[in-house]
Amino acid sequence: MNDILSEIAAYKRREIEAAKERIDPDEMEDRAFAVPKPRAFMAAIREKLAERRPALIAEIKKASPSRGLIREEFDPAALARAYQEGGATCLSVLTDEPSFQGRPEYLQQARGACSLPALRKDFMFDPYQVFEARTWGADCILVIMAAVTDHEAQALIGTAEAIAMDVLVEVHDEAELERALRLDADLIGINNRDLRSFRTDLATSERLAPMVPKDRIVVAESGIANPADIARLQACGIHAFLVGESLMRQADVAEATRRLLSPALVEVA
Ligand SMILES: O=P(O)(O)OC[C@@H](O)[C@@H](O)c1c[nH]c2ccccc12
Repeated sequence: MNDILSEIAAYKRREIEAAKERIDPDEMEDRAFAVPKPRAFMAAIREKLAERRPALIAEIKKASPSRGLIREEFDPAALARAYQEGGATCLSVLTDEPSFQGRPEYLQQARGACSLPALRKDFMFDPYQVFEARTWGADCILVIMAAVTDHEAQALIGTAEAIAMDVLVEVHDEAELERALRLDADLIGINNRDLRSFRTDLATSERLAPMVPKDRIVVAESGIANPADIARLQACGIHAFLVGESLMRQADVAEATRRLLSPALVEVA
């Protein structure tokens, strides 16, 4: 398997080992338990849905492997405030540097500038990263089923639970969804982008969403560009959305966020 995911997995494992040299795992765990309690990420989404409004997880992303540089003028604190002002429910902040030009500081700055709960958007393999994420202020982690074994996923989820963090479990096809549903995961992200080919198609969400039991929350991820996309996904029962690039490309992010969500207010079934 010689694709971007295995490349990322390889450098992540090196990053993790290097990080453990700087701060050992026991110390990192102690630090994670010492930070103030997380903000409720999934509960914020549930509340939004209970109000019959769409929940937006708004992403702060400077660059990506498929798109290159997405946004020149990049101030995570200002972007977080704009997202909150525009009506976002949660934030997602890239912390991976080699592929996404992310940084832990961006997560800290963004979360510090608003009152929204925040997801550490990164490739997680080791419980160490979960503790680390918490020390940076993250309230939720991402587990990408395409990247991890069931055993690794379970360990990440168990660690997050121990420190009261939420988990977004990401799937891209039927097999990954079946694995995810066997895990204790209430937040299921359906990534419309194939991380191997970078092809993005909202039909992925349409196909997989009906397979998710009603007690779980489905989040449609990637390739959502306008209110019509939101309406299309709502038509198959999806009311939570993770959006990055299309908002990051706007000069006025608050206004773009408002516009993306506005027609949806009346459409939620
Ligand atoms: O920028 P977009 O197309 O709106 O997509 C956001 C988000 O879904 C995407 O960044 C993403 C989804 N899963 C990931 C896993 C790793 C890194 C990035 C991602």
